[in-house]
Amino acid sequence: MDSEFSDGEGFGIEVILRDTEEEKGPCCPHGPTLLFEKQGGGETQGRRFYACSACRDRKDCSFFQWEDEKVSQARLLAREKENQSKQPPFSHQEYCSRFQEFVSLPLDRRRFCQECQLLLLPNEWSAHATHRALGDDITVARLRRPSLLLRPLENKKSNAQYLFADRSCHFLLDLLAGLGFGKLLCVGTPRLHELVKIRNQEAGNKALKSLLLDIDFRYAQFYGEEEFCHYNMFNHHFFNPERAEAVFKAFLSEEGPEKVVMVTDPPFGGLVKPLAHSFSRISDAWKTLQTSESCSQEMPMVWIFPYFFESRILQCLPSFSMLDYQVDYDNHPLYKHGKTGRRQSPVRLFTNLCPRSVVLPESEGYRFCSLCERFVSSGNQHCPICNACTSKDGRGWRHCTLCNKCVKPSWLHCAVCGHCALPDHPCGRSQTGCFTCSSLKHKHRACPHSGKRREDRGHTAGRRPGANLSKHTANRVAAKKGKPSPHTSKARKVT
Ligand SMILES: C[S@@+](CC[C@H](N)C(=O)[O-])C[C@H]1O[C@@H](n2cnc3c(N)ncnc32)[C@H](O)[C@@H]1O
Ligand SMILES: [Zn+2]
Ligand SMILES: [Zn+2]
Ligand SMILES: [Zn+2]
Ligand SMILES: [Zn+2]
Ligand SMILES: [Zn+2]
Ligand SMILES: [Zn+2]
Repeated sequence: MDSEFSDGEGFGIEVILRDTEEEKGPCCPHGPTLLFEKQGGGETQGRRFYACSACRDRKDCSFFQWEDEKVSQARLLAREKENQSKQPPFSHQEYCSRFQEFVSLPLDRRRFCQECQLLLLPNEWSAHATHRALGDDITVARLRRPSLLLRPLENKKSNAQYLFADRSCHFLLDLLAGLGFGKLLCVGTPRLHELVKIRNQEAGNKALKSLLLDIDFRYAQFYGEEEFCHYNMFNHHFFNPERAEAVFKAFLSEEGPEKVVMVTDPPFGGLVKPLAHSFSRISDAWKTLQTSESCSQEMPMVWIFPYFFESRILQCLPSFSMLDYQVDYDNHPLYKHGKTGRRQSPVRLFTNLCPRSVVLPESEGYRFCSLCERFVSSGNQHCPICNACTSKDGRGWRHCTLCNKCVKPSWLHCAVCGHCALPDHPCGRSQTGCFTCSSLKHKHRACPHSGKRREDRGHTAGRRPGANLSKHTANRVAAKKGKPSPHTSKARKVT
């Protein structure tokens, strides 16, 4: 196992996942916290602590507790109060009745407060008098596109809300409908969810059902309880468990003719291991609801994430494979087509669907490789030595016989480092050895001087032999007083 991220001081932080109710961490406003363990050297080596599952920045959620810390009754009460105060201002039911009232108003009585991101009822106008508001033209058509009305969340560290370009949305919907799925479990894909409904109204399309699970509760204003659940995908937590879990289970059960597929597009800074763990729990819930013949299978899933997470995702979910399709976003400065964006998005589909069945559009330059039995980017050449179409970024990669693998076209083999790298790489420095004893002969995991070996702890997902774990994981800001805190993921420079 490799650490999921580092603390900015070169020490790794491992997430320790546990399943049972009793082992659930204490709660922050985002549900049960996750247990982390500091690896490597230093005073706090091996010490475990609880921190927020969803927020990468202490500014967004400051929860911190050592695993063995005694918490006073007064602090528990204060924490409970704080958690309550961070919940949405209205219950989902209240949001629904507000929506009914809102749509019954004439157009000139409809307002949306841009500062509070709230559909306003006339008796609330005065309280928002100094706020910027949209008015007069909040038509039914606009209410059907909440992702255009709401301001995308812009928290760079935890939750930048990058919305699919129409092209990618339509590709996904056509693909999944074409594969015979009738129900979409949209986990963190609000735009896909809204386009399902719009697509259903267009003539000739078979109606799809969709359930959105997202931490962004602003969407509760627009969708009924059967269509949206306030949910945290890093700890598989429903904020309103009694109601939402029933909705979730009813959606997953396939008693009707419709087959269900999950589509998720988590924030890119998110930790892979807890995400994979939540998706496995979704799949387990699906399995328990299936009839006998399908119960040995996994729930069909599509996880949208940058390609450089490939080894980490496949390590957690070995039945998945990465496909070449490049997902585009409307509001991402880099990952969109057009004048300002780079043409090549690094975001891909990871799926347990049969790769052969995922037909990628020829009009966008994809072709079928009969040796790999999957669709690949036109620039992705089949390497006879690797016996695979090896490019990850769509450019033609070349085989290096010394590294015995294909590498990016811009890389050259460096004799000093002993592997291929960019011509201006920090030469020699990639040989970071063990940070416990500084030896270059082994990594800290295998350090004979470290009392604690960690292979036997934490999540049980096995590492695939030879999996090449990327070190792109996140850097963390070292916390005050030696307290480690959850990481912040840095945007990876793509070369
Ligand atoms: C990168 S955006 C993906 C949006 C998607 N491309 C679309 O167009 O529908 C990430 C989404 O995940 C949601 N999200 C972020 N953190 C989450 C969490 N902890 N649990 C559930 N959803 C979360 C965000 O609100 C956002 O909708
Ligand atoms: Zn939190
Ligand atoms: Zn307001
Ligand atoms: Zn091939
Ligand atoms: Zn090769
Ligand atoms: Zn090489
Ligand atoms: Zn070098």
